Amino acid sequence: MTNASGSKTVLAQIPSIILRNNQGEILGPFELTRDLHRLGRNAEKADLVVPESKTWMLVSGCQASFTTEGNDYRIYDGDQVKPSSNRLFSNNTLITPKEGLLLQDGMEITIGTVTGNHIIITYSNPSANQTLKPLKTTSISLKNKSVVIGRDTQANLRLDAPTVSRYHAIIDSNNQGKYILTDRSTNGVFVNGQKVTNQAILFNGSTIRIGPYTLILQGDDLLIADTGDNIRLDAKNLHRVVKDKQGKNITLLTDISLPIDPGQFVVIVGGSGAGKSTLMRTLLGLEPVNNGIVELNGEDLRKNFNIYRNLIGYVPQYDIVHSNLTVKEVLDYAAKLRLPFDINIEQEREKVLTQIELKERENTLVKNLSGGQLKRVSMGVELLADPKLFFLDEPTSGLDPGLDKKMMELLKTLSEEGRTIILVTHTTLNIHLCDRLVFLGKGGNLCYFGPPQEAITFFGLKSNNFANIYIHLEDKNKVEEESIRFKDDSNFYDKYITQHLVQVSTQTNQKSKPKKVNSSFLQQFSILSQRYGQLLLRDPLNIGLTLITAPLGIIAMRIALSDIIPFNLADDNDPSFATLSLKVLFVFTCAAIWVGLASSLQEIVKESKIYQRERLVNLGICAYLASKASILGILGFLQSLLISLTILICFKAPESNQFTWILGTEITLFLTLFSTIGLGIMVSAFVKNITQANSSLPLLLLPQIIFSGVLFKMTGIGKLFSWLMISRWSVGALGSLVDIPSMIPEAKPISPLNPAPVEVPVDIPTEVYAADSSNLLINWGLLLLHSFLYWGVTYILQKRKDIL
Ligand SMILES: Nc1ncnc2c1ncn2[C@@H]1O[C@H](COP(=O)(O)OP(=O)(O)OP(=O)(O)O)[C@@H](O)[C@H]1O
Repeated sequence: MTNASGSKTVLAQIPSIILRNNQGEILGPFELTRDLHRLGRNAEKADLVVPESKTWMLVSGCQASFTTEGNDYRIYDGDQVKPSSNRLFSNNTLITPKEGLLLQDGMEITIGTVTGNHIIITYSNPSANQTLKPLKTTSISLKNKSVVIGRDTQANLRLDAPTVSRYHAIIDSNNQGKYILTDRSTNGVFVNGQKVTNQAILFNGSTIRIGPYTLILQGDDLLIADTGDNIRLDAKNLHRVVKDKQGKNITLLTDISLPIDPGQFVVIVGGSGAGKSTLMRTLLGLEPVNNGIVELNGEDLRKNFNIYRNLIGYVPQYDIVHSNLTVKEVLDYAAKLRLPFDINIEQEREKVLTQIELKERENTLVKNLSGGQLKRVSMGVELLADPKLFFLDEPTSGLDPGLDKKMMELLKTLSEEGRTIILVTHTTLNIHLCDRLVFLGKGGNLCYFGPPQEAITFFGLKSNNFANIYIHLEDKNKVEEESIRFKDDSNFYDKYITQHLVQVSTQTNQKSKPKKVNSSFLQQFSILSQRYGQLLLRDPLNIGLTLITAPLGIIAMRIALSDIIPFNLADDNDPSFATLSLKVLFVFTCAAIWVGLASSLQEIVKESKIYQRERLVNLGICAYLASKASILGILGFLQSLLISLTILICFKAPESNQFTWILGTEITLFLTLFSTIGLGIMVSAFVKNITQANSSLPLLLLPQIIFSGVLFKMTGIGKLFSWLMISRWSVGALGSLVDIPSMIPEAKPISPLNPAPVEVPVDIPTEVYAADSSNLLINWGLLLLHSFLYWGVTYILQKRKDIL
């Protein structure tokens, strides 16, 4: 960040500071002439005195101390002993009362971390040799013009980040002189912590979040207050206890506090089951806690997750990419889903491919990559959005020592570029590369936090082998002992945690949790459908088998029936003919149900991890399910078409009307398949893994057979159950089309001696198969209703999986 107005206050060769608050009010310049100066509101404690007015309340009695160092000054928090209430930060990195920070000409120091509620101290030293390079544009006047904010080079205020749209937002003034912001973006705008729905009125001091940037309206000027490059994370007293199946308490995290400065590379290590992943997911805001809070730049992460969603990258333990796509396709689809639609995909992809060093493998299918390369693809997907905070759970597991080193070096480079990196790992070979090491013991006990080199000293180990710490902390009692020893050791706990942990006293005036930005349904639907279609086509054998299974079954039935011709009654008195025809129709229905379920049962569960990650970013449930419905619907249509064609070839049409029959059969089979696909998708959303999905197949098929009403006459509760079956309505429609009732022999006298008509006993409910159009439409309508219900329940099941 740079000087407020972009210009420097020109003074004689004397260092000075000016203060600027959120309303754009300026205090100073205060000249720095003595060896020691103190800045504050209390005239007894400070010589650079800030007025006791409301707009300067963030400043403490003694806010900062300045001491000479060479030609410049060093700034310290508070009075160099006691920290100030709202602390001092340089690019969100805490300035402590003891170490302080050497100031440079043009440097900006912030009082308070809550973005949009802070005061900026700008230091000037005209005699300095080194001057910080100011940003090209830091503010823009909104007076009498329409201001376009975006990534485009033509935008009036250019914000360069992949998550910012070319023309992200426009600010105009209305006839009452108020500034109105109109959102035109893919990833949304937040004003004062609230998502903008189309338009928002801006007031003096309003904060606007666009991608990683924070802008503040000060009078008629719009100022870039934060470029978002520096995110600090403060975890305070995280404590989590859950109950096991027997109702016994298990402590997952024991009162953990961690201050993580922007750009730090933090590695979490510890024995298996120590709680590393739990801690990481808690720091990410994904896991709740019984006590404690995680703050990003002083804001509650869980409350403000929707603002930070796009700034956080997360590579979980499991892979989050489709194995049947090439590296290039994976990155392209991820970019299309996560970045604004007007982004240059090719450019972003190339940038990431270079970062993850996979350019030469871009056309390789993910399933053909090595373990290390696969992990790098997952990282690449996350790097597309240029995350400022990057979490990785065991990306080096299973890699050889060389690859582990390369991966750690890559992460180190990413952190040096300003990203805050938090990594869980088991491999201790290269942890000397990190800035902070977290050692967790069983029960989520924090046994160490500090520079990796000092861990050996803390644990009193003779060799430099970090693996010895694992052995040292094998025993649960030892873990508790060491955790207490660490808390009591001022050389470590106080130095690396207490002194750096930010406890700001200011609160934002945010009223409620910001809402999630919803991405365009049509855009996501088309990207997801394209990706899903491509994935299905990558396995042509599977598609082929899916398409021919039912026709082959029908051909087999034709062979089994030999010269029997169903649907066309030859002998008026044959009592078994209607039953036989119904059985044939039942096989058509069963074939459709079988292939419908087989095509859909795995379709959600098999990619549930990818779904979870994409949902955390911006995936819409409706777009996701619609893409499934459309592609599986097309597959279902092709299946029904092939089944109908096979029926047409293998079976003689009923005499009534051949065209109506085959068209009706096609419609019935398609509706049967589509509702079965809905049922399969619903179960796929419900089960936890592919094995469970496969095991549910018989469970789903058996009731369809038993309650279809074909094998057994449905009465009482059985009849009610049959209404819940797709098979009942499918056979009902097919039976209506071939006119089953007409195949039941009419009641006739048995002999001339006995003229009273006698019914031939055929156990078929004629009303179910009545050959009239209203019955047919009811059956079709109910098949559609089944589809709607299944897709509706699937939506609810998916929604229930939402973490935040
Ligand atoms: N929600 C939960 N309910 C009950 N137990 C849980 C829950 N979450 C985690 N655990 C248990 O807490 C312990 C810590 O789990 P976690 O996955 O965080 O450990 P870890 O250190 O990452 O292990 P590993 O290195 O083996 O991946 C494990 O014993 C796990 O089974």
